[in-house]
Amino acid sequence: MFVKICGITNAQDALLSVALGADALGFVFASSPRQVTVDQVRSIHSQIPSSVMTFGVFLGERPEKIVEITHTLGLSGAQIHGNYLPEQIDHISERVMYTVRAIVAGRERLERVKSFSAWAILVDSPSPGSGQVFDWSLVEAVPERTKMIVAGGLTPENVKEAVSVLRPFGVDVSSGVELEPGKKDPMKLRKFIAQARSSDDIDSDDLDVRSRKDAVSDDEDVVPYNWEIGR
Ligand SMILES: O=C(O)c1ccccc1NCC(=O)[C@H](O)[C@H](O)COP(=O)(O)O
Repeated sequence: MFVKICGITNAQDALLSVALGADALGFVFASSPRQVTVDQVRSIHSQIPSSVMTFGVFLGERPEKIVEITHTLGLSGAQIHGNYLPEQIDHISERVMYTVRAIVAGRERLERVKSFSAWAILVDSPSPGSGQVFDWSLVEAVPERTKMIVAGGLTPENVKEAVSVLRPFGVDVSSGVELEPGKKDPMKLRKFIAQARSSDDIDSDDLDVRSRKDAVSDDEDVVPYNWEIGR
């Protein structure tokens, strides 16, 4: 189970997340109580092992700016929120590796993801970083063979159920592991990652849902790009 901890604002939280087993960290460059600057991320990033993926998080940002920041900092990729044209996505994907974020605004919009070849899509609630859980039944509209990362109101208490029901490639959390906006809670972090990982051996045959994990391609050469659905 791929686990991404989002809304990292300081080295202490970053290093603790890594020590507890996070696969990826997210830095929010959009306007937010968790907003960070390029200089802050440069300092944090220099302390993180290269085995950990790092994503800049952008909301409606110009593709050129996303590429600039991602490259300047040497981040693994970008998590993009907002409406982008496929050619804009292509522009970014030539330079960076990033996840795709899906704003759940309806089944028909989720189905649009079919026209993009994503590294992954991040299915989230309409209001990112808000801690709101979305209607999980919408996930049924996400195409097969899509690396799906689930976000939106996940907590140490509900992440196991989310994984059991949705069978995602990964999970993403921000406010659900915070003491206050911008500061992570070590106990919640520990429990969240443990709970997410404890779901790895669930037998999907026992569940009345298709196994997205099984549907994920092992082909890591797939050209990655980032896209958001909705808005
Ligand atoms: O965190 C924010 O305030 C934020 C602002 C603008 C764009 C994205 C933002 N956060 C993204 C995330 O933290 C997560 O990827 C995701 O939305 C999950 O958040 P949460 O529901 O708080 O776990």
